[in-house]
Amino acid sequence: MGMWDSFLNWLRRREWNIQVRAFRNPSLSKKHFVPQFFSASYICLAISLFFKQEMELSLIGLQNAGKTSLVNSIATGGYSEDMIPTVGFNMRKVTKGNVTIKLWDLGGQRRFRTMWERYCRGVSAIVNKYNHGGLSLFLPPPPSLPSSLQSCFSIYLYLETSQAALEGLKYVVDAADRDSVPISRSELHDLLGKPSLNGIPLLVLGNKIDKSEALSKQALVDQLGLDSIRDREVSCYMISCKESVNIDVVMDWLIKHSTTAK
Ligand SMILES: Nc1nc2c(ncn2[C@@H]2O[C@H](COP(=O)(O)OP(=O)(O)OP(=O)(O)O)[C@@H](O)[C@H]2O)c(=O)[nH]1
Ligand SMILES: [Mg+2]
Repeated sequence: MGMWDSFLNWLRRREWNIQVRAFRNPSLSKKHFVPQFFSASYICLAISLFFKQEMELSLIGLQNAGKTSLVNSIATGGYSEDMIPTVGFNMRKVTKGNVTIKLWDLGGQRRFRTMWERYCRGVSAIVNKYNHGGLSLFLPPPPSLPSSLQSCFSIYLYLETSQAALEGLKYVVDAADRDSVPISRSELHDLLGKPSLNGIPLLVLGNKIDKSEALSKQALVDQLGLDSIRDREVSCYMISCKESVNIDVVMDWLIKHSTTAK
C-alpha cells in the first residue's frame, strides 16, 4: 500500500469532516493549465464521494405537527398513528448515501419552545466554526492520475473536527389543523425576530396533506405570513409523512443546501 492509500485509510477511520479542494498549483506556468472543471470540480467530486459528509439539523414546530414522524419517515420510511409527544428532544443519525444527517427533533409543546432558538443557533454556530478552525494540508495528487496531470495541481485538504452543518430553520406545520396555524405563525415570527437567527434561511414544511382539510400551499404561505419575510431565503414544501409525499424532495433540498452551505 502506497503512502497516499495509507494516508486516506487513516483519514477515513477518523470521525472528521473533510473539506477537500484541488487547486491548480500556483507555482506552475500557464502552459500547464488544466481546465478548471477537471483540476478542481472533478477531483472534489471524486473525493467527496469517497469521504462521508455529515450534516446536522434541527426540526421545530408546534406539538403534533409531525416532526418525529418526519424523522421516522426520513430514517426508515415508517409511519405510526400512535406517537408519544417528544419530551425535550430526540437525536437520531440517519445515513443517506455518503451523507450522515444528525437530526435534532425538538418537542413542540409550549414548555419546550424556549429551547428552539438555542438549537437553531447552535447549529449555525457550528457552521461558523467550520469556516474558521481546522488543519490544512497540501498533498501530492494520487499516483493513479496520468503523469501529465500529476504535475499540474496539488490537493488541499482541510480537516475540521466539528461537524459540518446546515444552517437554517426547519419549521414543520400541521397544515390540516387550521386552528393551530395562527399560533404556529406567531411562534415562527417570534423566532425569526431573534437577533441570533438573523438572515438564516427558513424551510417550512406543511405536513398532513393527505387529509382533506389540509390547506393548499398558497393558503399556508398566506396564513403564516411567509411573503412578508424579506430578510432571508424562504422555501415551503407540502408533505405527508403518512403517505411519504415529497419526503424525497425535502431530502434532496437538504442535501443540496448542505453542500452549497460549506
Ligand atoms: N394524517 C397524517 N397524520 C400525521 C402525519 N404526520 C404525523 N401525523 C400524526 O400526527 C401526530 C403527531 O405526530 P408527531 O410526529 O408525534 O408530532 P410532533 O411534531 O413530533 O409532536 P411533539 O413531539 O409533541 O412536538 C401522530 O398521531 C402522527 O401519526 C401525516 O402526514 N398525515
Ligand atoms: Mg415529536
